[in-house]
Amino acid sequence: MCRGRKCKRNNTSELVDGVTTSPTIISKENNGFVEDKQIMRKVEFSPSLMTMDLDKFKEQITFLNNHVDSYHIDIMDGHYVPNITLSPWFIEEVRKISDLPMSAHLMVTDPSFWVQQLIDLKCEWICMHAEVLDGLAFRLIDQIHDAGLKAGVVLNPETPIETIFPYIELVDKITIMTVDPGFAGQRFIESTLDKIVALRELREEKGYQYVIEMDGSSSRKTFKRIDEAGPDIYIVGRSGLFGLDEDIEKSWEIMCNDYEDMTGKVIS
Ligand SMILES: O=C(CO)[C@@H](O)[C@H](O)[C@H](O)COP(=O)(O)O
Repeated sequence: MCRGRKCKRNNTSELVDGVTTSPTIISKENNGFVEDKQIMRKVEFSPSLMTMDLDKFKEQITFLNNHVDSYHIDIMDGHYVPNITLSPWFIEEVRKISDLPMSAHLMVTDPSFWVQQLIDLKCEWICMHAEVLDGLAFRLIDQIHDAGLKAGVVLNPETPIETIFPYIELVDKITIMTVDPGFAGQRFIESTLDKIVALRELREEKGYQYVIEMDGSSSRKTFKRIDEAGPDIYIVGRSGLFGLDEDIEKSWEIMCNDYEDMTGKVIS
């Protein structure tokens, strides 16, 4: 069943009480027909492009341009994590065929070195690990904001949310790693979901404006538990999207069905 998935993505989001909402996700009746059209919290899917099939770069990006809200670009330096993946150059390549916002996830020991390069590329979201921001957080967040871009902070599974309290009201996005950073296809760390719940409660209580993202191993196996925690953005990588089929259109259809089966919500 298409349920509008092959149509251009819905752009009618609005902000209610600081939380982005849109009719994109709607309740599903048992018989599979959509009845309840109440507006619910919008959930975004952001593909992690380090897990895409580079042989099919143009085909996959062209398809996803009409179905997702942003792209997740993992940049690693081989030191902060024992891997090297995408780079600012890759962002330039995606830009040639997409006007969607891009979110750079910096898994690097020296974020200062990378932030200016990403600013020069006008990368819409620049996300830095909290664990390497000590003594740099305010300067780098200001630098990103002064360039008219959005600043994000990423927390490893072991990092408590209290670590970012000194600057939490300044950040536009908080990403909770639900796997150890560095690789696709790792085991989901369930206890990290408590941080998503806590960040939602804190946002409501204090009126903060950040969006909450989860990153790592979101798939049929974990959609239900993630949905209960309630992030705004799901990073989908190999386990939830690209690894499902060689054909991106089929992968997307399977991912939508998986999400709907496990959460009872419809992606239209
Ligand atoms: O930051 C990372 C890895 O450090 C993620 O963005 C991965 O790209 C994603 O986790 C891969 O997808 P999965 O295979 O985990 O679903």
